Amino acid sequence: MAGIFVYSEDLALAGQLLTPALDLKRSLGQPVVALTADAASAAALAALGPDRVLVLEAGPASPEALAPALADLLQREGAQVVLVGGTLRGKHVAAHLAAVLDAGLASDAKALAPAEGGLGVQRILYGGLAVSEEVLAYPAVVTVQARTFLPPPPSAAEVAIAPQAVLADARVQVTRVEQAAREGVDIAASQRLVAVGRGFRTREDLDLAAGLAGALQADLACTRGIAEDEHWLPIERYIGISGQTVKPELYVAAGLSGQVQHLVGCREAKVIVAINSDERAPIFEAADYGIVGDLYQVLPLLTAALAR
Ligand SMILES: Cc1cc2nc3c(=O)[nH]c(=O)nc-3n(C[C@H](O)[C@H](O)[C@H](O)COP(=O)(O)OP(=O)(O)OC[C@H]3O[C@@H](n4cnc5c(N)ncnc54)[C@H](O)[C@@H]3O)c2cc1C
Repeated sequence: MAGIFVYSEDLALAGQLLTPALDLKRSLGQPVVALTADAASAAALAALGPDRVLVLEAGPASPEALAPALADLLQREGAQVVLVGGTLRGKHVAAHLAAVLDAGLASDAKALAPAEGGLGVQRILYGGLAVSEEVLAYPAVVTVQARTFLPPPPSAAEVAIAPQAVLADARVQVTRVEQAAREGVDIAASQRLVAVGRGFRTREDLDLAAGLAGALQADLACTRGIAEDEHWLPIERYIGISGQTVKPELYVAAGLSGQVQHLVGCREAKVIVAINSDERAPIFEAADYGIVGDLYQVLPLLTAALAR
């Protein structure tokens, strides 16, 4: 018994985890097993090519309450690699699994491959300033953030979906689930973003950025200060180490300095365009195109040019 197991309470992320899992299967020759606590997601996961899908039947349990049962199951199955979606809850679960399995844990992996002595993992450190290469002895537990990998292409292979009775930790009970109120746009899914920073002097001035976003068919995003301190944009619009991670085709950064805590959330944008009046602003180091200038002049000109 052995296997490469993937688990996330987020269905999209669980699908993405199957990409490195299937890669590892090719080199380790072990089956890939997707775990889900949501019977409705099982078919979607099965269509992405794992060897098995196990539906954890534990009633309405939180991921954290499932962790002990999950650890028990993985131990019985002889899991060699456990990939867990790197959400906040996923990281709680991963830490628990690693402790029970007496396994090494690497968080926020960007790349995985078998190495001498175990599983080689590359991960980003210090908000993106360094890449760490580590080797975890098997069994290894690894968390992977959303959108690090694309999901694998659909597979037509017949996949066994089996129920798996597990006992959730009875000390934690889900009594009610309520969707967090969101204001509509999921910037993590946006292909074009115009991000604003403290270079804007008033809330009303954000109209300049909204105008450019309209011309580009982009959504508005921001730095932490704009959302948390000024409250000019909702909290879910801020990008960075403590905010959202985005991977759009185009990221226009206007009046933001590009400190590492911000950049870590947007550095994987395909094209970054920076507009800043300070030619030494760090955002220019990350940018593909830079305009050194006053945003109050540059944004209306850009918007007008795009509207032509
Ligand atoms: C633990 C920790 C976590 C953090 N997490 C995050 C995070 O997740 N996300 C995040 O964004 N930040 C985060 N921060 C804050 C981060 O360090 C920076 O302070 C923040 O990103 C800077 O925001 P800003 O670029 O809007 O402002 P500033 O750094 O003040 O930059 C404003 C920029 O606007 C330019 N500017 C001014 N006027 C104009 C003009 N008229 N035209 C053009 N340009 C102009 C200036 O030259 C300057 O570069 C975190 C900090 C800490 C300590």
